[in-house]
Amino acid sequence: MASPLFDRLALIGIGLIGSSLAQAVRVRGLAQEISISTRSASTLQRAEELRLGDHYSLDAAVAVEGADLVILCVPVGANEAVAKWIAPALQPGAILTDVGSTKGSVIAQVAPHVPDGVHLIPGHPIAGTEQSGPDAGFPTLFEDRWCILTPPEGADPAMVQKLSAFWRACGSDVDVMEAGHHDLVLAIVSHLPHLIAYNIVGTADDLETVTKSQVIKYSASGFRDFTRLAASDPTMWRDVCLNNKDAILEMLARFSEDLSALQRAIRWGDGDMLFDLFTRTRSIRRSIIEAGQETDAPDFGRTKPS
Ligand SMILES: NC(=O)c1ccc[n+]([C@@H]2O[C@H](COP(=O)([O-])OP(=O)(O)OC[C@H]3O[C@@H](n4cnc5c(N)ncnc54)[C@H](O)[C@@H]3O)[C@@H](O)[C@H]2O)c1
Ligand SMILES: O=C(O)C(=O)C[C@]1(C(=O)O)C=C[C@@H](O)C=C1
Repeated sequence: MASPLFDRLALIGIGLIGSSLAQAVRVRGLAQEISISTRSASTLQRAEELRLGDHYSLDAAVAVEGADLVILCVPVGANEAVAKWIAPALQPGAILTDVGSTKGSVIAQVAPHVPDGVHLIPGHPIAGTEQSGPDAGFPTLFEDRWCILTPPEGADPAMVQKLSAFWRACGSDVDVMEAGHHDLVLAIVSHLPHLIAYNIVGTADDLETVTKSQVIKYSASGFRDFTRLAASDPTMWRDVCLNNKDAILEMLARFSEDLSALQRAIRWGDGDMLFDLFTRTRSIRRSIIEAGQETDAPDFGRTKPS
């Protein structure tokens, strides 16, 4: 077991990501104590039943008292309100970070409330599932996954190193990049795929000629992979769309143009165009597998071990 990197970790929000972090930190001994706060009493009680922490409070300001690492694990739309709430109770010298799927929004909404002497270093583990809530968490979620840190200009490099060491100790590889760049990259590799999944499953559901029973019956195909993503948490994804609006709209525009080109190729019987595209995309999947980033499994998700 590693020696504790932090004395007291405060987790605000204890769903899939907060719960997985609590368990990873516990298993690996990365903090002396864990303090947990979340919005609803029933979720907090469940966290206590699962023994995810040492201290529990419905008051986020109480939970962050004395913490040298504070991690916001709430939907990105809740970050600003939480930051305002905890700001007066943050300990000087503490690292304040988050796990949100959008990063420019965190700097815009959280940074103005962070007191002098507290180090804001936003983060994003590229690891998750379509499940939510404390029961969905598991300690190996972050292993062999990337975690991206987006320190604002002027961030203390020693604190960035310390947070990187924390994520590495959780089993992740760490990359540091500018928040705007993160948001563009994630818009295409994560946000757009989720929107496509929500859209295709919604369209299938709307089709009057295809009954729901047929959708279920024949979904042991590519459609099933879309249904997994489309089962992801509605609050989380609403907030992602609203907080990465520009990058998502940019990627949707590019996507729609390329889809129109595909539509045109089908209409005009341009088999060469279709074949060339499908060949190019097949090689991308193969290079991801060769790089060891994915097994040849039917979906890209990581499931909680049973
Ligand atoms: N689910 C994923 O695959 C995934 C992966 C990486 C990052 N993320 C990011 O992690 C964050 C948490 O996602 P999750 O999947 O753990 O969600 P979740 O729904 O499982 O958990 C969210 C938690 O936040 C709490 N919460 C909500 N609003 C709150 C508020 N105003 N104050 C205090 N607590 C509040 C909820 O009670 C719950 O405990 C999000 O920002 C999301 O973008 C999610
Ligand atoms: O595998 C999944 O279920 C996920 O959606 C995880 C996923 C992703 O798109 O890769 C989703 C959102 C996060 O911000 C990070 C990871």
